[in-house]
Amino acid sequence: MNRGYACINAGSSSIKYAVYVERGADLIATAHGQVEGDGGPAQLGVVIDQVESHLAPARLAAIGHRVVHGGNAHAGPALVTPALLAELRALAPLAPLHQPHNVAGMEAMAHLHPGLPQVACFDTAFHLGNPRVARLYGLPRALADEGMLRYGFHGLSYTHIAEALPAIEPRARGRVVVAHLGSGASMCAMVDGRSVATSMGFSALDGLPMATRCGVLDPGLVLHLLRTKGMTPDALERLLYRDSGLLGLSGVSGDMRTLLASDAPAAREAVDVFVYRIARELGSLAAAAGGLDVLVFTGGIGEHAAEIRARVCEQAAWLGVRLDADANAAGGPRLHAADSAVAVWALPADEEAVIARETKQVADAYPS
Ligand SMILES: Nc1ncnc2c1ncn2[C@@H]1O[C@H](COP(=O)(O)OP(=O)(O)O)[C@@H](O)[C@H]1O
Ligand SMILES: CC(=O)OP(=O)(O)O
Ligand SMILES: [Mg+2]
Repeated sequence: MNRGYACINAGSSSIKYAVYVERGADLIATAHGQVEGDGGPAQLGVVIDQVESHLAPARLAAIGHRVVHGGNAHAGPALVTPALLAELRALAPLAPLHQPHNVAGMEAMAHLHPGLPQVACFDTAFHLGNPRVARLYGLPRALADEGMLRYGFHGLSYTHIAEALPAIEPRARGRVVVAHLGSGASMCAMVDGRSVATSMGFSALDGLPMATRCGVLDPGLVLHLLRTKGMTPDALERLLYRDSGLLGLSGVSGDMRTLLASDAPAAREAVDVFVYRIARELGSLAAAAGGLDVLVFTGGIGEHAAEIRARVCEQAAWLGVRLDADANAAGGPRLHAADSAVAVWALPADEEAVIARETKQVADAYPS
C-alpha cells in the first residue's frame, strides 16, 4: 500500500492541511484544504477528520507540522520527541499566535496515532544561515549569546518559492525579494536561493504591519506604554499581537478583502500604511541583497490583491520595477512589463509541499 503523509500548517488565521501520497519516487498532493479560525481545538478536530477522510487507500506513514519557532537549534526538520515538544513549548511566548497551536496539533495526533512518526518543519530554519550582521540587534553581546537575535519566519513559504522559481525565471539564483503577504506578512531577500535578510525578527511581530500585529515599532514606545498605561505583559501582548496592524489601524477589520472593499477613511489609511511599509522594506532588502533582479508576491494578499501589488510596484519604480497592468489584473503569474529591469511574479504559497517533502525525508530515516 502507498505511503501517505498528512501535513498540518497552523497559521494565525486558519489551519491549512494537505495529504500527500507516494507514487514511485514522487509525492502527489491528493487533498489541500483550509479551516478558518484561530487554530484552537475545534478547528483542529475538523482538520483531523478531513485529513483522515482524504488518506484512503494510502497508509498514513507520518505526520508533518509547520512549526513557526525553532530557535537556534534547528537548521532542518526534526523528528518529534518528548524532548523536542518541551523545547517547542518553551518557545511559545515568542510566537503566541502560532506555537501553542503547532504543539497542540502534535499532541492531538500523538493521541490518535501513537507510535507514528511526526516531524516538525521549522519556519526559522531557512533564515538560520543569515549573515551575523543581519541577525544581531544593537544590544549587549551577552543578550545575543542568550539567543536574543533576529530569527525570521515564513521560511517554509520562502523555501517553496526558492525551489519553484528556477523553473520559470532565468534570474532566480540572483537577487530576489519575496513578499509573503498573508495574515502574517514578511519579506525575505535571497541570493542564490538562500535567505540573506528578512523583515521579521526575534518574534513574528517585527517588520510589516499584519492583520492584527503591529510590525516594526520603536522600543521606546513599548517602554512608554508600560510606564504611562501601567500595562502588564499580557495586556501588551494582546495589544501588539491581536489588536494592532490592519485591524487596529482601520478599526474595521484585519482582513484585506474587507479593507479593500471599504470606503471608510481609516480602512483606506490602513491599506496605505501596509503598502508604504512593504515599499520601504523592499528598498531595505534590496540593499541587503546588493540590488534587485526579481520580486515575488505570495500569500493570500500577494497572490490575490492586484491593487496592493500595483501600488507597491509603483513605489518601487526607482528600482526599475515596471508592471504589466493587464497581467497584474489577471493575476499573473508573470507580472512584469517587457521594459522592466526587475522580473515580477505572483506565485502561490505552498508551505504544505515543503512540509510533505521534509516529513518524508525524516520519516524515511525512521525505523518502521
Ligand atoms: N481576493 C483577495 N483580495 C484581497 N485579499 C485577499 C484575497 N484573498 C485573500 N486575501 C487576503 O489574504 C489574507 C490571508 O492570507 P493567507 O495567506 O491565507 O493567511 P494565513 O496567514 O492565515 O496563511 C487575508 O487578509 C485575506 O483578506
Ligand atoms: C509567521 C506567521 O506570521 O505566520 P502566519 O502568516 O501563518 O500567521
Ligand atoms: Mg500563512
